[in-house]
Amino acid sequence: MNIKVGILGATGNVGQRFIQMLENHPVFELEALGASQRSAGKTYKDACYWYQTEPIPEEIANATVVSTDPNDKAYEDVDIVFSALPADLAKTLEPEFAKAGKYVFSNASAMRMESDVPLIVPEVNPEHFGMLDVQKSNRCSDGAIITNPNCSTIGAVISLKPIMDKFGIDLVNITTMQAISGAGYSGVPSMAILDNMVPYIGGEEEKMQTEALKILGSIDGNNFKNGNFKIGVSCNRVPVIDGHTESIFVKTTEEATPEEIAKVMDDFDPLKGLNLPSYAKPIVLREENDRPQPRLDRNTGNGMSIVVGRVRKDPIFSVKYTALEHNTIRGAAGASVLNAELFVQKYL
Ligand SMILES: NC(=O)C1=CN([C@@H]2O[C@H](COP(=O)(O)OP(=O)(O)OC[C@H]3O[C@@H](n4cnc5c(N)ncnc54)[C@H](OP(=O)(O)O)[C@@H]3O)[C@@H](O)[C@H]2O)C=CC1
Ligand SMILES: N[C@@H](CC(=O)OP(=O)(O)O)C(=O)O
Repeated sequence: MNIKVGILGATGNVGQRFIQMLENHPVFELEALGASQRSAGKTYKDACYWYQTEPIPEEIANATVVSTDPNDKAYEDVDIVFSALPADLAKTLEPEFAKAGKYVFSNASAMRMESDVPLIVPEVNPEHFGMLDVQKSNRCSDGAIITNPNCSTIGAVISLKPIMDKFGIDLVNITTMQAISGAGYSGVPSMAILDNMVPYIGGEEEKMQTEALKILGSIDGNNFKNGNFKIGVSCNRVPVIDGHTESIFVKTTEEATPEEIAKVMDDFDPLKGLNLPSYAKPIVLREENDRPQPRLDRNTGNGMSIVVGRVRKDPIFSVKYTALEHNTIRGAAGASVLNAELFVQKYL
């Protein structure tokens, strides 16, 4: 089965990652490259400043960029759009695409916490796709919006899920060290970040705290119900190009040794049998004392695995460990594409 798809924000940092994830995809056929009026009408290679190390796929380089108007003819045969739009635009445009009958798989933060919009990590809460019927009925639309979380939230919830399922979780405390690509190409000036770190990322701590509780929660009737634990987060920007590192402290409900925690993380592989094209083992454990590191480990599982190391006892919490995710692959475009692959296989 081939499904025609489009990208909104195709010329941006995350849009480029979408193009890479969708190149030679066995199910999704890329049909529409949407961007601003500055870019629409130009060839992709002229409209976009390509930041990736691999060249622009040939068939994309000379394709014409279109607008992000859902009535644009380019979207006529498209069933799914992947959104890498700035959040303020996503807030108005994503509902318009859903209204036009499209399934919108969004990276943007705008709709994540809406009461009828699922915020999904396929390995963690696929049952939240169940909320789509409620959303369609609330919004009288044939299409729907499905979001994936903030890049730092993803690494946290994937690593917490097997611990929660086996031992329960009471408290979580996280300190992040986030790459500059998370803020976009011109988001952090080099003068601000070289020879430096910045102990603030606007809105990030609040997003991680609320999103983690939604994802690790359940569905109660027509509502989402938050997970039953407390979480506090502290976010920092560090001079790394790609790869968010997190230092995670967990107090479990039942006692657990670091070895037991490491084992449940290593065994965690819930979608293994489905053969989803972008799926990789969700957690890859490293035994060395000095791993994971962003430069060495971010491409593990083609950038789709969370790399966990230094699982050890903590005298205040139960256990602490370090987790790393590729923020623009697993934390953004890859997360959306995997959501769509699971949706098409199991829920469409
Ligand atoms: N899941 C996650 O945690 C992550 C999410 N993100 C989110 O993904 C989104 C994109 O981020 P990023 O790729 O870094 O951003 P960029 O600034 O690199 O790209 C923005 C894209 O949106 C397009 N765009 C801008 N203005 C308009 C407009 N008025 N109308 C139509 N299109 C427009 C741009 O087109 P043009 O080139 O023509 O200007 C470009 O394609 C953001 O919402 C960001 O927060 C990002 C990283 C990780
Ligand atoms: N704020 C994240 C990236 C991002 O865009 O997150 P969100 O999609 O939640 O706005 C970072 O800077 O690393």
